Amino acid sequence: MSAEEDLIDYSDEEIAPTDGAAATGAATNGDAKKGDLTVTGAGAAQGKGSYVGIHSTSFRDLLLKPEIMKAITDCGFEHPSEVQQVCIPQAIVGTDVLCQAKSGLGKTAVFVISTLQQIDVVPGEASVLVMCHTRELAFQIKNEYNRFTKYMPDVKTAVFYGGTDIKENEKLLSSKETYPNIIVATPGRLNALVREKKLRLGTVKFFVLDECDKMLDQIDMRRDVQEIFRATPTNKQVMMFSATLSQATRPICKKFMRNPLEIYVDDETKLTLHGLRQFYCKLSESEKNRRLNDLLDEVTFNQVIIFVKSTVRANELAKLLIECNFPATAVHSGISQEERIKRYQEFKAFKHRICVSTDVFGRGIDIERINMAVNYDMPDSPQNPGSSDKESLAQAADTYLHRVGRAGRFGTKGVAVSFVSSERDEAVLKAIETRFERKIEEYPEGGQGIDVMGE
Ligand SMILES: Nc1ncnc2c1ncn2[C@@H]1O[C@H](COP(=O)(O)OP(=O)(O)OP(=O)(O)O)[C@@H](O)[C@H]1O
Repeated sequence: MSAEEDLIDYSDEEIAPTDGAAATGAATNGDAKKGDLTVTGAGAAQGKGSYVGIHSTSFRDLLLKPEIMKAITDCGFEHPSEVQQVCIPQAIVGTDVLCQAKSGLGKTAVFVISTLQQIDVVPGEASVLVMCHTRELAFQIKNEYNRFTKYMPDVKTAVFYGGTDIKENEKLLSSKETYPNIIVATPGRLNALVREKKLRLGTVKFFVLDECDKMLDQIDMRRDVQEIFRATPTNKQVMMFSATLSQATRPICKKFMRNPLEIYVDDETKLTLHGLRQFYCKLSESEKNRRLNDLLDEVTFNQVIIFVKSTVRANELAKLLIECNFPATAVHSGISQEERIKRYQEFKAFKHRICVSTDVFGRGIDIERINMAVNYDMPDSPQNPGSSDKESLAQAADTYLHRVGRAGRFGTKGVAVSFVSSERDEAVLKAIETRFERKIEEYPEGGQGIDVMGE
């Protein structure tokens, strides 16, 4: 049986709606618009054109637990972002959510706040399960839960991912005192813990996939996700998020859900970030180092992330930058997990201003001070690297969108510069321009007029 055929299909089963959805009558279907977002499915407005579903313009309107409100204030969040306004009111009443929204606009807080609002803490029982595709992202999401549970001392959160000693995870799971109520994990390690019967998922009430397209498009990861999904009870809330959700991926996601609230950015031109200026430099491969040096001198930035296509190139480039007096760090899958997290933390804490990375940092990673992203190597399709068919170019454009979304987060200013050194790079650039209907300008001589400092 192929992985596609093997998908769970709720249409085959009779499942009663979750209490929350039933209680609020959230199953009203219809399409609506809210800013850049198209809202459809459960709880959306009846009739097109205006958003009349439950939504809220202030965190106070959401009637959240006081301990969550206090944490929101501590985080310095003043108003919910558009996606938060649309999703949270539905998510906190138990509706399934499939959500596409631009990078850096606060999708994480949607599921963190919604699950914490609903959680009923039972010591020794896992209630929330969040999965994502990279270890650093899992670590980051766990930290978000820590921020938001500051005033909820009974809630225990744990993070599990590969490359670390599984015995440590098992130890944590062996005692009721340390057993987590919220688990954030990458699917491989989580599956290992379930198979070894160290982790019981029979009490899970909330199932979240972040970067869901990435997790379900990659067949091996999808298998793990499905296996884990099957180990959780049928009656649970499912929420999935990404900045990119192709027409092909949406039905796959929906197979895990029941009458979800669906939020899409159907106008692809709306996916690029407002504050982000995008440029390209045409050059030969041998000119890249020189150009990068100039760029780092010319543009005043807070922190920069430089994307390359391989672990070897990441190491070499970081070494070269250090030799040229640009103190840099490198993050990729070729270094030990402990060291990876350490470097992520150091970069986040502003101990380095320059990070060279593979696509490990291409999605989800949120580092507030990054205001420049450089594609030293053009992004590629993860499934078919080097292919120039339409599908592969579209996947490369997705990778681009996620990568450059590391700069200019939450409405701040940023700049993205892409090095174009081959015909294929040109094809990718063209695919990006066409897809997002945005002309990417040539990088100006001496970086003139580029100002990414300040709000
Ligand atoms: N309402 C808010 N007010 C102020 N800042 C916020 C708000 N919501 C989220 N943020 C901040 O915005 C940043 C980006 O949020 P987040 O990482 O959740 O984005 P995302 O939508 O998941 O992006 P990506 O698609 O890149 O993963 C974070 O630093 C977060 O703390």
